[in-house]
Amino acid sequence: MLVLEDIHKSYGKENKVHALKGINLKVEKGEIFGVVGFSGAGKSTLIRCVNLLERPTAGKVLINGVDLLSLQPSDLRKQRKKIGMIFQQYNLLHSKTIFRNVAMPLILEGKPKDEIQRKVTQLLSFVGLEDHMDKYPEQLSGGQKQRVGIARALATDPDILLCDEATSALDPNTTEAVLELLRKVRDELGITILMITHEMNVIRDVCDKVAVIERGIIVEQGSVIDVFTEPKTAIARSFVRTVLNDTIPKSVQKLIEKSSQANPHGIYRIIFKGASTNIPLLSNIAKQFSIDLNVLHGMITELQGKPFGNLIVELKGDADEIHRAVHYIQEHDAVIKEVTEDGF
Ligand SMILES: Nc1ncnc2c1ncn2[C@@H]1O[C@H](COP(=O)(O)OP(=O)(O)OP(=O)(O)O)[C@@H](O)[C@H]1O
Repeated sequence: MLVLEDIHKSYGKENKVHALKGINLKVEKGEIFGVVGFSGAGKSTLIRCVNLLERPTAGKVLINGVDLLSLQPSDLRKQRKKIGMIFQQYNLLHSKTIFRNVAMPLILEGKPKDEIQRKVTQLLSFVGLEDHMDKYPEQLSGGQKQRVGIARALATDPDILLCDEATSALDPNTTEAVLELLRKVRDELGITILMITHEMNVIRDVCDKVAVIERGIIVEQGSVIDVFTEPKTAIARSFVRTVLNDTIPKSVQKLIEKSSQANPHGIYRIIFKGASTNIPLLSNIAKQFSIDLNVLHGMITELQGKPFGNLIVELKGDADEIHRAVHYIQEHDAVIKEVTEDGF
C-alpha cells in the first residue's frame, strides 16, 4: 500500500513556488489510482515525490508502512527498486537494443547473465515484444516503445508502478492497447499503479480510483464510478465533461425552462450505474406510478466495461406520485436529481 501524508513541495529561492500544498492519498495494493489535473497543477511534482526523484519539503511517503524519507541511503536504494516508473517520452537508451534496454536495471544490479537472459525474455514476452528484442528503439512505434518502458520498469519486480503521462504521446488505438497492458500488470502481477494524466478518458478506461489536483491541492477524490456519477467540484465536473458530454443542448434547455415554469418539480437528471443498469427502471416507474414520463435528452456509454446512462427526463403528474417515483429510482442504485439552471 502507498500512502502520501501531508506532502508539501516548494521550489525556488526561499521556497517561493509552493507546488504541493498538503497532499494526502492512499493507494491500496493492486489498484490503479489516477491523478488528473491541468498543466501546472502539480502532477509531475507529485509523482516524482513518490520515488524521491523530488524530495518533498515536508510530509511522509509510506510504502507498506515504511517512510521513505526516514531511510538511510542504502535502505532507500532497496526500497526504490520496489518502485518502477514509466515516462511520456519513454526514456529509452537509443544506442542499445530492446533486450539491453530492458536488461539495464538487472545489469546495474550485477545479476548473472543467465538470469538476465531468462528474465528479459520473459518480460518481453509479457509485453508482446519477444520478436523485437534485437531491434533498436528507433525501429519501434510509440506504443511499442512504451511497452519496452513497461518491461524495463518491471525488471526489478516492483510492488508499485508510477506512470507519468504514459499515453499522452500516443494515438487513441495505441493508448487503448497500452492501457490494456497496464490492466494486465495489475491483474496478473498484482502491482499497484499510480498514474498522472491530464486525459480523463485514461481515468475512465483504466483507473479504479481518481483524485483531481488543482494548484497543488487534491480537491476531490473517490472511486471512478462515484466521481463520474456525481462530481462535486467544478473542475471535476469539467474533466468528466471532456469524456461524458452530458451538456444539455440549447433546444432542450429551452424546453426545460418552459416546462419548469409550468411545473417547477418536473425535470430530472437520472444517472444509471451499477445494478440499476440491469433493471428497466423507467418502464417500471411508468407502470407503477400515475405519472407520464418524457425522455428529453440522454446518452448511454460505458464506464469500466459497464453500461452507464445519463438521461434528462420530464416527470408529469401529482407531486406525491412524482416523489414516490423518485424514491423508487433512488432505491435501485440510480442517482436522480432535479435539473438546476446550469444543467445539473
Ligand atoms: N524544478 C522546478 N523549479 C521551479 N518550479 C517548478 C519546478 N518544477 C515544477 N515547478 C512549478 O511547480 C508547479 C507544478 O508543476 P508540475 O510540473 O508539477 O505540474 P504538472 O501538473 O505536472 O504540469 P504539466 O502537465 O504541464 O507537466 C508549476 O507552477 C511549475 O512551474
